[in-house]
Amino acid sequence: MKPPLNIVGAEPLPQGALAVETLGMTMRFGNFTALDNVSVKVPAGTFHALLGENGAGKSTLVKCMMGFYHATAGQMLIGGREAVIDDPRDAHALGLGMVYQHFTLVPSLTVAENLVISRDDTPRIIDWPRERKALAEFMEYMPFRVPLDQPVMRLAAGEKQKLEILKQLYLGRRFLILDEPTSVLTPDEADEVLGHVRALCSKRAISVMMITHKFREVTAYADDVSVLRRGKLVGQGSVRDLSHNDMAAMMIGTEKPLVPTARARVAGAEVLRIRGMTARDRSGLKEIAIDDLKVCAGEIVGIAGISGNGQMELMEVLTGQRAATAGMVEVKGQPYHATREESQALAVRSVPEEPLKNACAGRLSVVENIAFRSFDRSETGRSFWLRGSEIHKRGVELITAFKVRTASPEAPIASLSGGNVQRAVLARELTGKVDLLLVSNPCFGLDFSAVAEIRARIVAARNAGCAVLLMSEDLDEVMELSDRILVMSEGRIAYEVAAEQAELATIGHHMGGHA
Ligand SMILES: Nc1ncnc2c1ncn2[C@@H]1O[C@H](COP(=O)(O)OP(=O)(O)OP(=O)(O)O)[C@@H](O)[C@H]1O
Repeated sequence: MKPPLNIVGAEPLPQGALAVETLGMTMRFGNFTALDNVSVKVPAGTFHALLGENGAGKSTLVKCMMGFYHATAGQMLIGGREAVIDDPRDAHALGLGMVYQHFTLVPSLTVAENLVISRDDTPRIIDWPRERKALAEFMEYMPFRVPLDQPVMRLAAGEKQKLEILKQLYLGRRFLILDEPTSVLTPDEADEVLGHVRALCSKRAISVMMITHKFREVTAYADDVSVLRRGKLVGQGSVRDLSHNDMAAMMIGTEKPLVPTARARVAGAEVLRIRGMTARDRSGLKEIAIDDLKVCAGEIVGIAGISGNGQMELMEVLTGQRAATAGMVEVKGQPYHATREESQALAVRSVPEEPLKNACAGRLSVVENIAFRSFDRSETGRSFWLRGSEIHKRGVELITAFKVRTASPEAPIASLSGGNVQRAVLARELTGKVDLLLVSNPCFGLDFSAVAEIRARIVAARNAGCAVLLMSEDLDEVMELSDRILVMSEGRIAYEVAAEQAELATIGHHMGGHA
């Protein structure tokens, strides 16, 4: 029988922040070792950062800690005592909680409703006056507030992430795992949220382990850092003693960092033209309207905008996932509706957001997914079905060239880490003749060396004469890569500027609709 509360020893755990430690944590998937004898200690009230390249094993470690995976070997100590965590409910009962990069809230419900329904013991009939009184008292003790009566869909991203953290505190969690918690936040929002988390650690209300790819956040908020590479712990220490270069060196080992690709001057003919195009937005109530947009060969046009201003819908129209209600789209002077035949004939490629969902068949293998564009054509351009061995050979070459980390070329693509799915899709989309490349948030969730590599590949495609339409919520990325910058606000192109004249503050104003 399990000991009470899955913890060895009869004494209750101490109040406030929990000390959590993994000892020799190992996780094997078949013959592949995703995590190899990893020991990490997070003392009570400290903020620990977990760094590592895509596929290094960060998510696997935290999934073992939270009971989503049963580790092949290793132990967990909570409050210095051995803990048995068979599933996430055990982890929750012991005070461990997790906050993800994407929100887990119900958008149509209010803040108060979201909090109350998140409890395991929510009664069927809720006594709202009682719950509201309890919530108001809970909020009194919180270092930051979120308005209880506001529907979640009206909250800005930063407020939603604050609510995710409040929810964990409301549920009594005292050790929080934050998995890239600032990916969808602006830098200001990220600072506000992490500032609050830091303060909660300093008050010994919680301890934190945060997965991140952002060195700046590690230096500004964490006490200690652990670095994983290929499933092994390769570095550990106090953040005070480590520079960004030290951390980068631990992450990539002996691999040489990439030198950014120089930008060649390549003026070219018009490749993409959109005129008078309208489409419904995701809610179906409003519409997006693009009066006139063109992208020429050898040019990167970056579209900046706060998420939810129609960029995603524009991308969906261009990739055939959403119907336009009026207007026209032309590629190289020909009408374009994004059918497979048209995209092949006109050499149009795309890398959508959330590639596992939107650009992959999760249960098919990595090589099969890489072959999607080309399984029915040979290198000579003649149209016949390729032999399995040829598909395999090409797939393996691309896996190596794009450094896709996978247990095997035959592993289902859904088993890859997020960053490696992105690399595999880029390997497919950037191979062969590409005249128009449509990319959406191409570096979301990627580690720093992958970001440099992917950006270099996009610039190289541009230098080779490809027209690139880049949509990104990362303004730094838009500024770094684009030749021309457009801002989308409320479904329209609100501003256009050549990269040489672009000013961050002006672009920011237009993004916020304050022009
Ligand atoms: N369920 C699974 N089956 C097989 N292999 C898996 C499974 N889950 C993870 N892996 C493999 O384990 C390795 C580590 O993956 P993990 O998701 O832990 O990486 P990560 O460090 O979180 O990467 P990222 O920064 O890209 O999210 C990867 O090579 C991945 O392919």
